[in-house]
Amino acid sequence: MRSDLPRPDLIFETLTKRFGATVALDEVSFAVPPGAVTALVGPNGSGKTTLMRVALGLARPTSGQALVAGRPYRRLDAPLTRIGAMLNASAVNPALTGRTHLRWLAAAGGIDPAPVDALLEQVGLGSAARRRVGGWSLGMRQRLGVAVALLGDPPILMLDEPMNGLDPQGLVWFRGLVHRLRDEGRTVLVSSHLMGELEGLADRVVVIHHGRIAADADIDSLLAGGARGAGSDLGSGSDPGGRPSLEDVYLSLVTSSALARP
Ligand SMILES: Nc1ncnc2c1ncn2[C@@H]1O[C@H](COP(=O)(O)OP(=O)(O)OP(=O)(O)O)[C@@H](O)[C@H]1O
Repeated sequence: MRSDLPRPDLIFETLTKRFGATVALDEVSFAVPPGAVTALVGPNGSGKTTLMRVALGLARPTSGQALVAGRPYRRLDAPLTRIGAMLNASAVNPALTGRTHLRWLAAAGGIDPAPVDALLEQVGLGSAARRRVGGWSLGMRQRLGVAVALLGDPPILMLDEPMNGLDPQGLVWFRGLVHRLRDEGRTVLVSSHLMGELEGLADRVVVIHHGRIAADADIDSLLAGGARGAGSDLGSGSDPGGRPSLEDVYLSLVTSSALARP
C-alpha cells in the first residue's frame, strides 16, 4: 500500500474463521476504502455474514484480524459513531414501535436520541414510526435497519443484504442514499446477491468464494477483465457492445475450476 494514500477505514488482515471443521473464512485480506461503495458478493455460505460479524466483534477470529478505524471493534470508543451496521434487520422486538427501537438503541449506545425522528423521515418511515414493528413489512424492517446503521452518523457503513424486500421505489431510494453517503466520503460495504442492483450501486467489488477472496477490483476493471477473459460462455446479460454484466463475471468466477474447493 502506498504510504501517501489515506489509510482505509475498514481492513481485513489474513482473517481466518473456523466453526469446527468448517472453514468459513480462509486468510481473507482486503481493505474497504473511503469514498466508495464496495460490494461484497459470493454464493450462499461463502462467508459474507461471518466476515461482517467478525468486524463487529460478534465472532472471534480464529486467526488474523478485522480493523475498524485502525482498531478491533471491541477496542473502539463510542463504536456506533465509528461504524454503523445492518446485519439482520428482522431481529427487532415486534412489540416495539420503530421509534422506540431506535431511541433505545441510541440510549444504549450513548447517542443523543434527538435526531431519531428526522432519521425515520429520512428512511421513509415517518408515518409508520409510532406503529409496532411486528406489523411491518420486510421492506419497512429493512429501512429501519438502515436507520439503525445511520444512528451514530458513522463514517463507515456495513450493510448485509440491505436490498432484500425493497420495492422498485425503495431500491431507487436506497441507491440515492448510498451514493450520497459515498459522496460524503464515507466507507460503504454492502453484501447482496442482487447483481443487477449492485452494478448500478457499487464502485468496487469483492468476490468471496469458499471463504477465500476470488476478486477484489473496481467494477469497471472487473467487467473489462471479464470481457477479455471470460469467453463465449458469457452472454445472457451482456450489453450489445460486448461488455459482460456483473452477473456474467460473477458466475464465471464462482464456477471456475481454479476456485472450486477440492
Ligand atoms: N455460528 C456458526 N456455527 C457453525 N457454522 C457457521 C456459523 N456461522 C456460519 N457458519 C458457517 O460458515 C459458513 C459461512 O456462512 P455465512 O453465513 O458467513 O455465509 P454467507 O456468505 O453470509 O451466506 P448467505 O449468502 O447464505 O447469507 C457456512 O458454511 C456456514 O454454515
